[in-house]
Amino acid sequence: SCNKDDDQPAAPQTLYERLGGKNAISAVVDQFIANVAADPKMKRTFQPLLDDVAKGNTARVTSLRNNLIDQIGQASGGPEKYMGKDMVTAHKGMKITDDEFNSLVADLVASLNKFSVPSKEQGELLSVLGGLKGQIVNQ
Ligand code: HEM
Repeated sequence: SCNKDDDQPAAPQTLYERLGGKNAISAVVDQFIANVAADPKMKRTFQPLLDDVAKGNTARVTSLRNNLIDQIGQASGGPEKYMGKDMVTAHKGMKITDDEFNSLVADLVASLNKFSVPSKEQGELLSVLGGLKGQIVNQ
């Protein structure tokens, strides 16, 4: 083409862009939290948070939600900056098992499926988050 704007290949889209940006990530996180709250395998570790919500205190779940949106946003190449605890500190003393970790990932996948996130993008996101497993399990 003679149009110089067409000479460059399109910039590759970041995972963040392919996921649909902050609004789409927020919707996935909200459904993910709903799945976790309803998952009997998450009861052991999330009971304190569920108790707060039952008492009408949503500050803790809101903070978790916003931290997850920032964490996924940052990890996928978006402008968000994760300001929460590091993963070891956030999960210290919980003694999270492999089985519990896998159940939480399944709750996330169910949310990604609900929003029809393609398997390529699911795989990329799970690979980033899966890399954190060693900091989360058995702490
Ligand atoms: C890749 C997997 C995971 C990621 C990315 C992740 C991320 C996070 C983040 C960002 C926080 C908030 C940290 C803060 O407050 O500063 C958090 C807290 C927490 N996580 Fe995880 N987590 C993962 C796996 C798990 C698993 C497998 C469990 C349990 C089975 C778990 C249970 C919790 C609990 C109970 C909290 C504290 C919630 C509260 O009461 O405020 N997490 N996690």
